[in-house]
Amino acid sequence: MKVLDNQQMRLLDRITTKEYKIPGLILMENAGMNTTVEVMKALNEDYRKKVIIICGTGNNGGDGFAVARHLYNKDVQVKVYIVGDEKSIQNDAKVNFEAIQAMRVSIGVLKDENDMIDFNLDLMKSDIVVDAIFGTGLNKPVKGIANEVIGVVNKVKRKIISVDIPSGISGDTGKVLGSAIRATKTVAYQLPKIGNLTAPAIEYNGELLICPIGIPQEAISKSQYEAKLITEKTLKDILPIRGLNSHKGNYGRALMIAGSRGMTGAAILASKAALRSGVGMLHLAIPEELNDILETQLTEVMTVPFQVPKGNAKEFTGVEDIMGSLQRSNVVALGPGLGRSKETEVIVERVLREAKCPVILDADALNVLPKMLKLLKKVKSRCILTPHPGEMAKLTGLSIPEINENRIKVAKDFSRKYGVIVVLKGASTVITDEEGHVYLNTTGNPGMATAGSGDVLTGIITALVGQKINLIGAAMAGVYIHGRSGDEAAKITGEYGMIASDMVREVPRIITEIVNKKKAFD
Ligand SMILES: NC(=O)C1=CN([C@@H]2O[C@H](COP(=O)(O)OP(=O)(O)OC[C@H]3O[C@@H](n4cnc5c(N)ncnc54)[C@H](O)[C@@H]3O)[C@@H](O)[C@H]2O)[C@H](O)CC1
Ligand SMILES: [K+]
Repeated sequence: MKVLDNQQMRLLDRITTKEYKIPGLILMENAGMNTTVEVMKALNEDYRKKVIIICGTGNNGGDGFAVARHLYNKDVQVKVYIVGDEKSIQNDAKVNFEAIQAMRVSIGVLKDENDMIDFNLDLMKSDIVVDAIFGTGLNKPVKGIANEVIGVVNKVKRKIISVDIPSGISGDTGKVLGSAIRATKTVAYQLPKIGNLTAPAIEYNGELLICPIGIPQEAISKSQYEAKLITEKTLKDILPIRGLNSHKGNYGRALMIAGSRGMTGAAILASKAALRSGVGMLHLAIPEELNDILETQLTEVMTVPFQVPKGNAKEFTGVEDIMGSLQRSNVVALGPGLGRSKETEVIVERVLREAKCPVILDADALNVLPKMLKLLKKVKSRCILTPHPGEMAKLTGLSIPEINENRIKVAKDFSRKYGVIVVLKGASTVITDEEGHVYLNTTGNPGMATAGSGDVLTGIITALVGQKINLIGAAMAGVYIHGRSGDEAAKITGEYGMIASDMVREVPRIITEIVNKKKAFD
């Protein structure tokens, strides 16, 4: 599914009316009808409940007027409040405004402080608020009476249904422009906007619904877009169905370079996640001293123990063992729990220079990478980096807030500059490829901010690349499966109690479910 910015949405809107001769009023009517359905669900057949619809003076407000008309027709107790000067209501919005005036729907205006008294009283008596103040037309910080209204609405804690985008959120960036409505549910029209899906907006949407409003599929397929959403359907096109006469060699020989004293858990989690994601053979390169621990913990993994120089021995001969195994692998992942020692730097540098297979860099490999960024462009195959914002800060020299404010741009710029795939983790993970294509994940929850969660992701992606899934597909599917495993785990343990091992346990079922649905369709 495509994700657009405000401009692209407006262009699509215009093409629909100009080229496909579908009047905007029809789109607005469909938007109004879809939103009315959601309000009726929230009313739950209780007609004693009261609905307040707060409308701006643009087409977002126009949608709100259409909702008011439909609710009024269904004998719902509805009151409309207009934020701004009603004389500036025009075109499609004006058609709907005049219709509710003619039907004598109760309408109040919110121009200044005095109007807030009645509004507050009505708000206290209301059960549901429809937020139709601003949509993709918001282009500057909210101030004045609109700011007041948003503050008051957020305070009274009613069920709030936002039209297209929570008012105050920028459709282009997801940033809060002054203040923003914290919705219970957001009904976005036809396609999600960037601002519906990137932080901090995802804190304001509540449940996000994407509802068609009648824009022709052909127009959508031709429209420019900023990003693509990773959905279960995306994975159906990525995950292969296994042939009956296959053997483990078909499913890859992966090398995982992970773990160090006190951080064996990362190596175990990454390895288990890779095995549970279907890799054929997994070799785990670990310092020799840890070999026994890991041999007992990981039955199906073949270890590659390497000597770490002791005392003042400068020669790190053990790296040759790793490189030997690397030459026989079709994917290598390094970083989880590896530590930030001199040896880690040597390993990362040698892998970047000598690997012929795809390279996945995570955790401590990313921590030493700033010293050798120029090597990224010399890698013979392709690279996937899986930084969280803190690691991305070290790689870019930006601060964490700067990164979180511009997640898509930061990831895209880095991907283009160094010719790598970036998986920028965090709420709504962003994936970018070497050409600057952008993919946004739709799964996951805050419970996944738990130790080892990143190691699990690395394991999943490694396994998918090992199974010869193309790298961007492996990154997308890995991120989606990882998030879904977190969602499934949270259903059992809750977001507080879940641990990374719970996520690993969920992976096989999620993959099977998606592949079985694919089989059913094929
Ligand atoms: N195909 C579609 O996407 C359809 C979308 N619809 C709805 O239309 C809105 C976009 O409407 P638009 O008239 O462009 O702007 P808004 O209603 O979002 O904004 C109203 C108006 O407010 C002004 N404005 C901007 N920033 C501020 C501010 N900080 N303070 C005060 N006023 C501000 C600006 O001039 C805007 O014109 C879209 O979201 C959908 O809800 C159609 O209904 C159906 C087709
Ligand atoms: K809105």
